[in-house]
Amino acid sequence: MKITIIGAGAMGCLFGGLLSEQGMDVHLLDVREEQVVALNDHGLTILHQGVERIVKVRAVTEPAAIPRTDLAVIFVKHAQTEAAARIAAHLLGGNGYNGHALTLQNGMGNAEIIADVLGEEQVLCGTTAQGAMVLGSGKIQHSGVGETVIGMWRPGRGEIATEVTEVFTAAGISCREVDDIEPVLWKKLFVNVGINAITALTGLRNGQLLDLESTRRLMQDVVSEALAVAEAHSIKVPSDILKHVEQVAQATASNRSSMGQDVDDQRPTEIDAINGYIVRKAKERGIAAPVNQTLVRLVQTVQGKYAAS
Ligand SMILES: NC(=O)C1=CN([C@@H]2O[C@H](COP(=O)(O)OP(=O)(O)OC[C@H]3O[C@@H](n4cnc5c(N)ncnc54)[C@H](OP(=O)(O)O)[C@@H]3O)[C@@H](O)[C@H]2O)C=CC1
Ligand SMILES: CC(C)(CO)C(=O)C(=O)O
Repeated sequence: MKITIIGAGAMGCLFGGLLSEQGMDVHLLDVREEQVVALNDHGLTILHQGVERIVKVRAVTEPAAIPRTDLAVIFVKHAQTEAAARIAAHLLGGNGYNGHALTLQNGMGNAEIIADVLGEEQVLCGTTAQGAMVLGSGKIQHSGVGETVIGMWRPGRGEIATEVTEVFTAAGISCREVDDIEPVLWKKLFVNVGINAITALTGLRNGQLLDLESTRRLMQDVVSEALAVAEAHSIKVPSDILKHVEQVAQATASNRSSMGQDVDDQRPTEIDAINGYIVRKAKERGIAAPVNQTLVRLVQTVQGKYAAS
């Protein structure tokens, strides 16, 4: 299987590096010239549990430099999903769209955006509990190991999902395939809804949210609102979803959430695809989601402040 990873940042490098390490046919594509040059000249350095190793990878800035691809794995941030999907369309076979695209991005709406460009049948999506951080050009920290769950965007089995599961597993990326991916996406959404914006606004690490009564209550409020919205849309939600969100905060206690890192580095966040999604889904059912709405406005204000400076 010929694989192209679109977005060679933290996660793209992690997946691309692990797959390349096992001799798989992988290209990394990124808009950052210095990243691509560093990856080609010095390889990808992966720091994991205090040990560094270097993996030989192939990286490009130009899609035209990549021959046809069978699987495009999209690992850009939400705001760049449409641009990445257009690149995927070109790489996957022009007008024939024979190949498939997989999104493991956080937030909701990415699969829809990709499906609008490629067609529903060509899209796989899922979640990953793997974690990574960029340490510099050509260098990442593998900061979390966990399960990746994938499925076809249009419910049902697809040979391609089984194939991708096998390829990932062979590269040491623990992966499971499901028939109905929607509840899996929502379960991850609850985690990001409960943790990301609050850490971004307070400067706290994930685990510190559990130390204060005020942030515990905020998590509870924001997750309860999201639960009401999910139920109004007949989404299957695991019982005790709040406990799950708290467990993830505990398991990733020393992490700064991805939105926290975005705010720290003055980059656009994925707030619209996370708490913003809950607000939009609430409106569709005439439900109020005031805590999520307030978090969205506050994060947008912080973003607006640094975008203007
Ligand atoms: N990091 C983590 O631990 C986890 C992240 N995720 C999710 O994975 C996704 C990717 O996150 P992460 O890897 O951290 O993000 P990064 O910002 O580290 O990487 C994204 C990379 O894609 C590049 N890029 C932007 N637009 C394009 C484009 N059109 N074509 C090619 N490359 C492009 C970016 O460049 P530039 O910066 O110049 O835009 C950047 O180098 C997000 O949705 C995130 O929420 C999910 C689980 C864990
Ligand atoms: C699981 C969690 C909260 C880990 O930090 C994450 O997905 C993120 O930061 O976006």
